[in-house]
Amino acid sequence: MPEPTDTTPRHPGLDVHAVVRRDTFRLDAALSVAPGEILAVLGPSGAGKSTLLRAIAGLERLTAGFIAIGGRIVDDADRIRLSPRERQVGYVPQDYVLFPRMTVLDNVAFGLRAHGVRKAAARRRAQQLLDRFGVGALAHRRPTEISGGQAQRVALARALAVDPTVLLLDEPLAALDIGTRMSVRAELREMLTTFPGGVIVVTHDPMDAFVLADHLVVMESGRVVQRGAPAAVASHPRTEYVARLCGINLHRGVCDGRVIRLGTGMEWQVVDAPVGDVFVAVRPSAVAVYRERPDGSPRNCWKARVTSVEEYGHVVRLGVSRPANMIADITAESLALLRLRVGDDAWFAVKATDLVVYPAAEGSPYHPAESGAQPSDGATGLGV
Ligand SMILES: Nc1ncnc2c1ncn2[C@@H]1O[C@H](COP(=O)(O)OP(=O)(O)OP(=O)(O)O)[C@@H](O)[C@H]1O
Repeated sequence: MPEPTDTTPRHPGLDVHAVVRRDTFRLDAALSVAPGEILAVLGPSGAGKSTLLRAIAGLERLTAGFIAIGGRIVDDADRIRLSPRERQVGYVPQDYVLFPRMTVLDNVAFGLRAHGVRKAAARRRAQQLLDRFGVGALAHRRPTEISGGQAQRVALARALAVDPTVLLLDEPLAALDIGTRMSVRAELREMLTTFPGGVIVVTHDPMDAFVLADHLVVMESGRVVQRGAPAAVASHPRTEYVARLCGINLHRGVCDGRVIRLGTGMEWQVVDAPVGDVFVAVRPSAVAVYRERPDGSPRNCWKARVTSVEEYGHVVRLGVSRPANMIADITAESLALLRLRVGDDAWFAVKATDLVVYPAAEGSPYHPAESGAQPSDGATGLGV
């Protein structure tokens, strides 16, 4: 990570190291987005995602660091601080914030007018964009007379009207109901792939990151805690937050290459695993459940008390907390055969070949699953 004083842009897209101090909160995050690339910033509420976007857009003052857009410094936290309009940034805030008294057409033409484009030309360009996004027929309505999905397209058209180098979308789908969300998400992906600049999509929904983004940055408490391709992040989580979002069991232990000793004292056999401090990820569907101890099984096996039983369609998710927080997905038929209820003891097992083991970086911000949080809380993600 560059030092906050390093103001050397690395490529023609977006290059940022943003430090923002505010009361007890401190944002300190570095990221780059190449032209044509879509980066998702995923994180829990209060992680600093909106603060980061607002800093890039020029709406938040940097305490330290720099922002380079299109190969030029637009903010160095010192002498250089271009206004939002001068930054070549298209910014769509969380609730779209369309001007309620203007028509949809004038909302989209607004940015162009602010850049000095004459009224007739600005309106022509605005109409073209609205047509392209399939909402041209709504040009003369007010924002209060259109749906959430339509408002999302209008807001996107407005942000793109000024030909930005970088497009910043803050929770673009959060205001939509679940049904609309899925279709608009797919449409948004289509629209974004034709945009030549870099895109940052802020979201707290891992599905948005999977469908929309090429790369993923995970933020917690103002810091980047993990980055990579979405599938790689989901299969190799490094924090409990990421593991829960993706519905993966995550543990940490010390490995000698063949056996991992978990923090809880349990020992698991592994195959060709790295030596040292490691993370172990286990898919809930890879955890087998028995009433009695399975005989002669090559699996890692332990007894635990069931703490939760939740049905998700044909899948039943069992939670156990000791000796290690764990979720196991079994079929409804299996549950009927096992006749398990909360408070019952059962045997749990995982094959050595189903354990995904990877080195844990020094000082990694993992919060042990034994901290008291229940494994079923929020563990409703993708189950990859
Ligand atoms: N205008 C403000 N004044 C003071 N503190 C603020 C302000 N806006 C945000 N904060 C605080 O800054 C921190 C980061 O907030 P931010 O909105 O960037 O997080 P976020 O990840 O976008 O959260 P969310 O997903 O809920 O929008 C939080 O602790 C928040 O309470």
